[in-house]
Amino acid sequence: MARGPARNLLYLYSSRDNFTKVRAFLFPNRFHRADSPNPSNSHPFLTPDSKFCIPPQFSPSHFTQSLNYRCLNFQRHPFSTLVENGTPNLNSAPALESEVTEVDSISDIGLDENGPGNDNLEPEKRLNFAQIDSRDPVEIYKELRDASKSDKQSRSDWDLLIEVFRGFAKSAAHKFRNFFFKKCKIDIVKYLVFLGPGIEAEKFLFPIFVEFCLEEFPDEIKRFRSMVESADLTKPHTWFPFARAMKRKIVYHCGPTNSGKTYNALQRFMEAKKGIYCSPLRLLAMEVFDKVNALGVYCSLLTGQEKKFVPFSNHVACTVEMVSVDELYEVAVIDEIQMMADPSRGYAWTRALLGLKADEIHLCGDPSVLNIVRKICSETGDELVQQRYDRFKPLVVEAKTLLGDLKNVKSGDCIVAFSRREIFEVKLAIEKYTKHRCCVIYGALPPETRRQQANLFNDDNNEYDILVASDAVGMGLNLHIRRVVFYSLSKYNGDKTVPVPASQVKQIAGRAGRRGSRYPEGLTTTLHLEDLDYLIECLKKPFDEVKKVGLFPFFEQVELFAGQFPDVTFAQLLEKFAENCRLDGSYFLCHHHHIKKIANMLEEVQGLSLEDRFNFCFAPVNIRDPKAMYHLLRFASSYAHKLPVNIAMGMPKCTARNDSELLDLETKHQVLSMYLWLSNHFEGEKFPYVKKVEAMAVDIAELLGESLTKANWKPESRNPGKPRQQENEGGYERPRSLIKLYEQKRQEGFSAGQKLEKVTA
Ligand SMILES: Nc1ncnc2c1ncn2[C@@H]1O[C@H](COP(=O)(O)OP(=O)(O)OP(=O)(O)O)[C@@H](O)[C@H]1O
Ligand SMILES: [Mg+2]
Repeated sequence: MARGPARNLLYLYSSRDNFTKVRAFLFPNRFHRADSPNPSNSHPFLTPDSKFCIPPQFSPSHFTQSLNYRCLNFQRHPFSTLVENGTPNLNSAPALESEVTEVDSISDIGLDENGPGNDNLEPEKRLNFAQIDSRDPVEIYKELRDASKSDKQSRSDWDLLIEVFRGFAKSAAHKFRNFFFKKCKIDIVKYLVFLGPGIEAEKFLFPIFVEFCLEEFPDEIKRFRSMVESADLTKPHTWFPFARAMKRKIVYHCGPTNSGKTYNALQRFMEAKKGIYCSPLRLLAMEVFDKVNALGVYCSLLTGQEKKFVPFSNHVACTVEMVSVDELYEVAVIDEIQMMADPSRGYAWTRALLGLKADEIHLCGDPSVLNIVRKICSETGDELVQQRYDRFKPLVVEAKTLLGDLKNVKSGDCIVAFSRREIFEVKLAIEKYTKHRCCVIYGALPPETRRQQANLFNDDNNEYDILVASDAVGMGLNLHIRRVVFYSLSKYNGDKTVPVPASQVKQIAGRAGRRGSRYPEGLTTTLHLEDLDYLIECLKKPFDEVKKVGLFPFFEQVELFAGQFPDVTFAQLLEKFAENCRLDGSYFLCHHHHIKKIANMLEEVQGLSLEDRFNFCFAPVNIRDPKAMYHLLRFASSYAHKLPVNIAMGMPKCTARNDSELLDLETKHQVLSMYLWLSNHFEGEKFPYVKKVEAMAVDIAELLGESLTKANWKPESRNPGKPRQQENEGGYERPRSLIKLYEQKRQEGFSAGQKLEKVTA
């Protein structure tokens, strides 16, 4: 037998919860097995029973400091007794000296499924403790509580007991440990020592610990329980018991843009005795409202801003946020169902799908949410039927591109740009350097104006044969586009400039060659040759499967939660809700940055109930437009002071003569639209100027339409801080390809998350 040098070896006994971290610290690159390294070299090693053997140059403090643990257990064993033929033999190692650092703060617990367990305890020995194993935890707890002090234990039992508790420990458990140590009886200690650290001991201790906690922390537990319960967003399908009581049939119309999904769903809607159509946009709800009424099916319109009740109607076209989950329908249509995954608005689609009381629900959309809808249907018990669609007309990529020159536009082109500024730059350039005239469509325009511009473009009997638009053309409008040309394929997302996601590129490009237009096929290309590869890549890419869809609490859920936090602001309350809410794996909590921003602004308004605040926060307002925000604050103040909310806004006399007047018209319309929205979401009599505001909104939408047809000025920005494209007084400057620069920078090791403004011209 080889005798080692006469010195003690330091062993580190890691508890189960620390084990993985300690191991990672000691063996950052590889896992050392007990029998491989020699303990005399500078490497620590892991023993067969999960102790770590520490080389002499390390001290306990080294570990406790580096790992930020003060709960590690070190023991020294004589080296000589452990090494036989150069291999450590720990089984024969008696403890010579014990060095136990006091447990103070205990790191996060969590049962490591892979950690050392002791499932194979000898059954005959276990029998000796049968009466303890089966004892009622409540009884054990009471016995502990009533005992004056603990029985005397041997040092080695005591050490192992510490180890048992280390595996069990958590902040409240520290208190429990002290309580237990003070009061425990010898038989229980013996039993725990027998079990050793591991799952068995935890199973035994946990119910006693729970009893202890219930008695020791009753208020905290109550508070925590109700907080967790009130922020519980798990099992959202159970929120709609009436819909669950129905046998619903879900028909998923699945296919690309321009394939007849909505058309077919609307056929069923019109045949039904009672139906509802849920739209992603006001504009589309209006289109369906007009179309269905024109076909002789009486249909009402319901959006946040308008309620048009058509006498004798059993059908309604609404925006998805306005859908009623109380009414009973024969057929419901939820359009653009993939919007369930929208980070901000997804909750409205989820609510419609889960809550609609309809015998038949028709979902129209791309395949990205098909699997998650299938999963939801298996939870709700609804039958799911799928109908596949293909494009009516092929979509062809034009490889030539516009070669960076807008002079190459042709009649029927739709140039897609991703900012208002770019849209006007393109319009200006095209009208200056070619004989074409441009219509424009972007998100900040009222639906009526967008429609007017679409009609102008679709009408062959005028000179407006080019459309310049933002991604707002991706949904809804029936446009006779021959070719979709991407001016760029990157967009500012409110924080940084990023490539446009493939699904969006597909949806926009797919607008070309609509059925009903005179073009036999749809064409798509880019302004720059350098962007073409990205366009092709996007079109080829299959739809990413959505794994989670949006949820947002109802007011009642927020109200219940608010009971736990009487002294926090509404914005803080939302923050706390987001931190504490529980969600199932298929759902995410929708972004509420917009809501919090409004909540913070309204904080200074006294006299609003929680429900008022909640409702005001959903008002449609551009949070980046200070004028619009000012009006919202004013409306909320009047409402809180129980004063009639007036519009107090002058009407412009004529069309816009420059971009700042156009921006002003846009803002004015948004404020009017907000007033109408509020009048529909609060008591109507508090908003007595609805008729006047409706008339003003119609006039402004018309002025906007007229202004746009004349517009030939350089665009201004609502946000002067935002980076501008380089301007060239001499004429049209060929814009640079951001996608190309983005790719270049990425290849140079630039992180995709970094702001692209840095690389813009
Ligand atoms: N069977 C049909 N008969 C006549 N016109 C049809 C028919 N199917 C679809 N259309 C028309 O074709 C166009 C595209 O159809 P639809 O809007 O239903 O497509 P979609 O797949 O919903 O596309 P997206 O929602 O992406 O715009 C519409 O103008 C629609 O009225
Ligand atoms: Mg559709």
